[in-house]
Amino acid sequence: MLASRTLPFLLSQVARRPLQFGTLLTIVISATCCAVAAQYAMKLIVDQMTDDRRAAQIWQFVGVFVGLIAVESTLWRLGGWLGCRTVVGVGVAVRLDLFRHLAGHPMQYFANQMSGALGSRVTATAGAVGGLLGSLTWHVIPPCVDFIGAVVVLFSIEPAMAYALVASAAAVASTVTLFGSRGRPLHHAYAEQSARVSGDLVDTVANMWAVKSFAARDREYRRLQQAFGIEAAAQRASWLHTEKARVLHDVCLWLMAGGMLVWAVQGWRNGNNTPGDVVIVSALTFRILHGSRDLALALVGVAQNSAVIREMLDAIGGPHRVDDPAEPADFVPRGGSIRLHKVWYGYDPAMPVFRGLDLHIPAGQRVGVIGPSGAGKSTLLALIQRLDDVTSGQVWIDRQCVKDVRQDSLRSAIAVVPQDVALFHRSILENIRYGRPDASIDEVMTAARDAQCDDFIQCLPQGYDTLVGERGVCLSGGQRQRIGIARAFLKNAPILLLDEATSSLDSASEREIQIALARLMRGKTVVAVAHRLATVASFDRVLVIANGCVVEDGPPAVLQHQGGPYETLWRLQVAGAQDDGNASQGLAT
Ligand SMILES: Nc1ncnc2c1ncn2[C@@H]1O[C@H](COP(=O)(O)OP(=O)(O)OP(=O)(O)O)[C@@H](O)[C@H]1O
Repeated sequence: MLASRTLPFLLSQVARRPLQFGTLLTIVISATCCAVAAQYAMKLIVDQMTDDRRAAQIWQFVGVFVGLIAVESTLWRLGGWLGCRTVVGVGVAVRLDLFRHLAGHPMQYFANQMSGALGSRVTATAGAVGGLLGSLTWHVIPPCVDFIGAVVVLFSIEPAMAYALVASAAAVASTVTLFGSRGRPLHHAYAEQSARVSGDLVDTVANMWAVKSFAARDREYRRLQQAFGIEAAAQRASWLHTEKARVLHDVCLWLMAGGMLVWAVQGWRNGNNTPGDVVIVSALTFRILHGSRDLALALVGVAQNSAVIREMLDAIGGPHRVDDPAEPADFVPRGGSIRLHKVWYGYDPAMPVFRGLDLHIPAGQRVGVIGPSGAGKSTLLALIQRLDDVTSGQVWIDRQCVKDVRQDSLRSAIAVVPQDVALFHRSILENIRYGRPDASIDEVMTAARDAQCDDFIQCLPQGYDTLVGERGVCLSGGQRQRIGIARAFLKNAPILLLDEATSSLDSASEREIQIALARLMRGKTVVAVAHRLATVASFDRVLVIANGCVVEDGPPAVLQHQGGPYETLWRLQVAGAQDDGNASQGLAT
């Protein structure tokens, strides 16, 4: 489960690598302590130089100083090596965690989001987590340790000076933090705008076909120009706030460092401080000045990166609406019976697609589903796969409630050939094998032959190794559909869901595929959504869905003479086919 807030999310990443982060922290603190100790060694060297009686011991302190510098450098390099391994590892883990969580959202979530924006959010978040942990390690912890070291050293010189340093640092920190916190909405607005614009750009590039064919290149350019302009304004506002915080911080620290130096010099004039004390006070205060400038910069970076992470958690990190039960059982296939009991469901609960749908499909039955466009045919297939949960009612497959079993085990028992087959930009072999990853090449080829796609694959330049392009753009709609059917052959699941599985095929190919599909359907429970009634004419049963429920149900041969919607549609399609026949004859003569 993904933490829903930024800090717990970061801590969960750190807690996974306690040894690495613990060692890194120890190294960074030790290196910074060495730096402070080196300043103290310098004070001792100066004191030896200005006191003739102790000049003989000077080489001792020079040795200590040089040794501390060497240890400090070694520790920083060690920290760099370990930090690089740790932060890179966290970047990988963050992306994997986000992908796992993202993949657990129901399909409706993806329908409502721009996939480009989701992908870039995952990558941006990994960068933000890396940047944030890097800033904390290299730019936040060292100045803090420096500060503590300076307080300890000043306490040994003049306690009042140490108290003054603590008081003024607290005043500066609270002023800058208060001012910085006012910038949080600006950083968040920029992160949100940036994610939206990058998603928009990906969406436009993905729809380049529509952009060109509607002569919309200039229109899209202007639209993007406007969107980039809004994003740039948000970025400027976030950045400028940062600059203002830096000015405020610089002025405060300049006053503080100057004041401390005057104080130390005055103490020397009064005979209370040695020249070495003046050296260390100025060295430490300037070190704090520089360190806190780094710190201020880093805190701004931390705020901006936190905004990116928070924006991602808002968009991706929500709980999964469709989740496995706490102790899920694996689905046990028992032939493939399907039952829906009083199912209410709507993408928008105010507009239900199903209103108390009741349905029982015995194992091994072949059922056609028809109905007007938007009646809910594809939604029915989605609910059988538990791609979303019903609002009320129940769905059982093989007498097991879909909510009680592991989703992946349920979906392993269901093969689906959708209307628009989703292909990966991978080889044809890998795409078909997606149906069963452990299938041998021979099995893949047999499935391809069964789905009538072997011939066209063999004609491609690299045969089965040909890359299909993003979402399979290098293939025709009919070729993609045949690959989808080949996947189903390979999966050989007891339940087969076909959603207009042959809609992109020409009549001759469809006839061939129907023969192959008839073989695939043998012994399986089949639910096939069809617009052409001829596709389901040989099925055991046809359901007509309309107005959220089943309005007609029976064998197609019976429904054909029942005077209901099926018969009306049948007559329309027969008349249409005759018109098409006459038109083809007219063209031929
Ligand atoms: N992701 C979604 N978010 C919101 N509404 C949706 C979503 N998907 C589908 N719908 C709506 O749900 C209803 C049923 O859609 P569905 O795709 O199941 O219909 P269908 O019968 O398969 O249509 P067609 O025959 O045109 O493919 C439609 O009104 C559709 O607008």
